[in-house]
Amino acid sequence: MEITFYKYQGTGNDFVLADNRRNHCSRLTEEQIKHICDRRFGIGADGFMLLNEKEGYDFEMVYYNADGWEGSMCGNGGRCIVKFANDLGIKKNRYVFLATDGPHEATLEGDAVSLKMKDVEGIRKYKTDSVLNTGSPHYVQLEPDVMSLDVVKEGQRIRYSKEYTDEGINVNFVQVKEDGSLIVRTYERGVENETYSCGTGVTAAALVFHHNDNGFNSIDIETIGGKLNVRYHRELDGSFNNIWLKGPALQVFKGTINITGHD
Ligand SMILES: N[C@H](CCC[C@H](N)C(=O)O)C(=O)O
Repeated sequence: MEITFYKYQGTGNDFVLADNRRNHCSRLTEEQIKHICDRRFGIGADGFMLLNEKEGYDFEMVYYNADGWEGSMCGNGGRCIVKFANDLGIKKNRYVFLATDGPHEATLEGDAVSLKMKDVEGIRKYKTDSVLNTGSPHYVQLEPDVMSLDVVKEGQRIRYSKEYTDEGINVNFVQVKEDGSLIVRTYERGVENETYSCGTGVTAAALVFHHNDNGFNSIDIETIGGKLNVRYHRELDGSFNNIWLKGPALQVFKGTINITGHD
């Protein structure tokens, strides 16, 4: 079967997307999605997404990691699918879509997408590191010189440690700059490699390294693939709400692929 696909990237986190409003891609198998995401034998991407029709929402986002498994929430993917919806002619001032972790709002200004993330109840401290769920599970570790770190080696050490080996975890290494902005590098489960940027990971890092204990925070973040901003409200009890992830999302190309073994 031949399907039309679209390739998008958000700060270098790249995705293959399909317009599944007529349900023609609903039966893609794990193997087929893994093949689509393969950089040598397929199109190549960190993840695959379906845009589905959903009553009561502008659309539904279904996200798969590059290994073909349905992942949890993807922040950069969420930004890309909003741009995709707009490019498909779904024009809104304010988008409301459904993802695996619940409803999300989003707005679009040019190529910049602001995506509202789910509220976060709190951060679990693990020695000097932090663990939290921003739609996906994240481990956050402070690093004095993040650019010289072997992210794959150190990321795998944590991701395959006894505690996380079964469920997996995304691992973020964070350098705090003098002006309070962050540099974040992420090892992603499901891709099992470093990606150029991870939206839920950058969000997790921004919550951990907040400037204000009580009230509004706005944190700029550099990733390998570009710049993002996270703004939010922190309550004195350590919970976070009104979390918005902002950054560019762009269509790279459109094409067709022949999916074998799919009727
Ligand atoms: N790249 C994604 C995260 C994908 C999460 C995935 N790796 C998982 O934990 O299932 C992001 O921008 O938020």
